Amino acid sequence: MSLYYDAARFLAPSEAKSGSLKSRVFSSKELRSSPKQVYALVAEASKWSPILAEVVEKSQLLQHERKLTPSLALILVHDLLLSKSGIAAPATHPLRLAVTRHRARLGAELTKIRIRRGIGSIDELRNHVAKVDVGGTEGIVPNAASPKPMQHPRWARINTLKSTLDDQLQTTFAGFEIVDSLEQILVGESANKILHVDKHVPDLVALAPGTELSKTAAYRKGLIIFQDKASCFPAYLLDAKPEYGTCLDACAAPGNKTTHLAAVLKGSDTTGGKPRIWACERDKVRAGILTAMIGLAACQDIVTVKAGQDFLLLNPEQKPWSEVGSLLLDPSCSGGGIIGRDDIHSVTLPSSTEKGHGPAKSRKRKRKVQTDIKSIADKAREGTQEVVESDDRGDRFSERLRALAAFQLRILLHAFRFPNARRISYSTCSIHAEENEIVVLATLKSNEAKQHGWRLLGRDEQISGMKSWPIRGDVQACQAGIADGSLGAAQIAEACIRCRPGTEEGTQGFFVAAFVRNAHEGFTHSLDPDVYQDNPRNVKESIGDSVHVDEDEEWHGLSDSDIS
Ligand SMILES: C[S@@+](CC[C@H](N)C(=O)[O-])C[C@H]1O[C@@H](n2cnc3c(N)ncnc32)[C@H](O)[C@@H]1O
Repeated sequence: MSLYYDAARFLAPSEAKSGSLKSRVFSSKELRSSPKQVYALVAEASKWSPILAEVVEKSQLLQHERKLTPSLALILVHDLLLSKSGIAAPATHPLRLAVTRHRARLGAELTKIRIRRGIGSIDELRNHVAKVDVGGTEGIVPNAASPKPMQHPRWARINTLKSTLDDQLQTTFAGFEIVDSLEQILVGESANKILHVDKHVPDLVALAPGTELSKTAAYRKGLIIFQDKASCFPAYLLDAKPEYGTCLDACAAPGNKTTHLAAVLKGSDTTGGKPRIWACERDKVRAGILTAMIGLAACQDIVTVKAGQDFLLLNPEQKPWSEVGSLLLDPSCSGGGIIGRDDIHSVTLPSSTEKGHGPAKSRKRKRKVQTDIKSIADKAREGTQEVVESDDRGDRFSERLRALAAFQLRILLHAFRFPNARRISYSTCSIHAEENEIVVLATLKSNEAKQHGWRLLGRDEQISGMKSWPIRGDVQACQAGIADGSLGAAQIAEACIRCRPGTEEGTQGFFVAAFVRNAHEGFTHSLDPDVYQDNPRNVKESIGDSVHVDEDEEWHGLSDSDIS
């Protein structure tokens, strides 16, 4: 059984995976089973993960078996349905029983997926997934809409503080063929010299995954920056302008979004004023990387790093924070959408929230989501510190998600208190609704949102590339969080932006939403200055006093006027 626990650890989302899977497995001192076996199982299960994640979600295995985590479920279901020797555990072992008692349902879901893809037999499906190995080692996954294996492109953002797209097309990418569709990159040879100019985010290009640019002068001098497309959404969606006031990146290291924000801000400056960004980073070591990145991207005249600064301890009422007009919030998250960057294939983990199946189950889900909203708000009120690492066993994964969501909610509610702020973007690289739509719903329901006039930025109001981005929020999660119906939920889901990992969009898993506060709706509130004495206890108490969630389970949701 230790094999499954050992293997699950390497599939579990974690923010700071470094080194290849092979080196991480073989150098691990904590393994109780053979590293060779663990490596083989993780590599194989990760290849199957987009399919198995769907099987696990559709069968609602995680809702029935509370002791299973998403990664443990993925590995066990892999062996149950696909390994010739089945699950390597005694027939009565609780972990084995937790999946074998759902064998029929799990098998049926796998068959449905196969038939939907027009694949005749399980062996054909095996061949199809095996093809995933062709063409490289980075993030290649099969896709529901297309039987061809997909690659994860290499995205490069042109740093417009130092260069322009045209300059780069004529120099660094002079020998590249420009292709019209992203698909040509996704299914082409991994080393092809082809380039696609992105249709959503300005100054971003997609390249074949095997494109080697790290030795080019453009990369070394910071003229191009490797940044996944999804990770460019927050600064672009925030659409900050120098005339709104200064910008604050609350959780900034290593600095991809900070440097992007600097480029966007500088590009939008029509007044010749001096755009300014405060980049806050609690971890001093990571703040060092942030400073280096800012130097390389040549935005040290725009960005001031606050190294070792906890965003939650800033007093919004005091200068210079009282002058902040736009905030970019990209707090720590479970990282459940991150595409493998090494020899591990893109891992898609099943979501632990229920998908609606008929009215009874959707009522159950509604209750669960409302309980989640209440519980993360309670945790935020208690001032729970984020739980960053866990070994992803037992119920700890969902506990960790709840703790992270509470921390993310605190970050958002703190941002709402900046008296002159008018725009906020909130993002995570997680695919879990608990950290995304559910946090947004809890935020909208807070006293802070109502008191200070914050609302979601509707899809129609978003900057063009974000308005036209087709993947929106999880409407079921929004519906479940709003007791009285679908209209408000649909609008909230439309305002939210999601990216799916390992699909034809070529992105990692990601979530972003923006909040706005119209001038006539706010800028008049005042906080008790005694509350903010750079003292964690005071901050905790202040949040405790102000986050309000109805105790009553029958929450009747947001009215349209709350969100429009
Ligand atoms: C998801 S990462 C940010 C990634 C970054 N935005 C980028 O694009 O490169 C979250 C960062 O927030 C930092 N962080 C977490 N809590 C914080 C807090 N309360 N105040 C400031 N920084 C915090 C973490 O140390 C971590 O570096």
